[in-house]
Amino acid sequence: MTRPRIVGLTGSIGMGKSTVAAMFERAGVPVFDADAQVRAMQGPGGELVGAIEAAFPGTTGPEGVLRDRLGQLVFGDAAALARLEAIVHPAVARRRAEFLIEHAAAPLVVFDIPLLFEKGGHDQVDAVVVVSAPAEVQRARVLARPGMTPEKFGQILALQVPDEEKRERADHVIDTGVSLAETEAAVHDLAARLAHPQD
Ligand SMILES: CC(C)(COP(=O)(O)OP(=O)(O)OC[C@H]1O[C@@H](n2cnc3c(N)ncnc32)[C@H](O)[C@@H]1O)[C@@H](O)C(=O)NCCC(=O)NCCS
Ligand SMILES: Nc1ncnc2c1ncn2[C@@H]1O[C@H](COP(=O)(O)OP(=O)(O)OP(=O)(O)O)[C@@H](O)[C@H]1O
Repeated sequence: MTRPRIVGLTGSIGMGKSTVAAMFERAGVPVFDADAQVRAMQGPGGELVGAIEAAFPGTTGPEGVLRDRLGQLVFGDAAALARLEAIVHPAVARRRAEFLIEHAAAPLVVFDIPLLFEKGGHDQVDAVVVVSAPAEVQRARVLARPGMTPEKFGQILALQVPDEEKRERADHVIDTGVSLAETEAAVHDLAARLAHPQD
């Protein structure tokens, strides 16, 4: 049975993963967005809300999971984060399998997975693409986000495989420290090459 070539797209916080994923979509490549799936399942009426409320009382409401509040509980507490991941990750894996069935005829698909290296998913893809920009560009982007603090940024960075290591382990690096147009051109070029690896 044939299946699409699977590209794992990853990168540290604020490196431009979501932006680059949208560029792959514009290049005609179906993208599985793990984070969007998590948000949907944590949203109003989402399938994970009950389990999260049971494990972390007071972190949900009518609008679903209160992500800021939950983040405050888990980002500085490894055991709590592991409990949350045990609830969330199996549900993401199920949705990813469904996505692959839906797009079985495509030559290429992208899995946008923030924690590809951290959780070992790089073994399950055919090629890894890492988005990367200089550390000062990353920091400025992240600290400009509402609700972000230097402390939270530091906690999240400490949980992630360092950018330098990600770059070394990547099959392809997409530079997002340049203009959006330059990054988009690089993504289109890479998508074409990955869809036809023999050319
Ligand atoms: C704790 C939650 C509710 C906080 O949400 P919030 O909107 O405040 O932050 P956001 O999701 O944008 O994450 C901020 C940064 O932390 C990173 N991050 C998120 N979860 C994790 C994790 N389990 N380990 C390491 N880094 C993480 C993200 O990749 C991102 O770079 C949310 O991150 C969550 O449910 N995490 C657990 C599920 C998960 O692992 N998601 C990421 C991959 S699908
Ligand atoms: N060349 C570029 N490529 C990608 N993003 C760029 C570029 N230049 C500027 N940006 C900006 O940088 C920001 C990157 O944010 P984005 O949400 O894509 O990052 P992310 O890696 O998905 O973040 P997180 O891991 O925190 O979810 C966007 O506001 C985007 O417009």
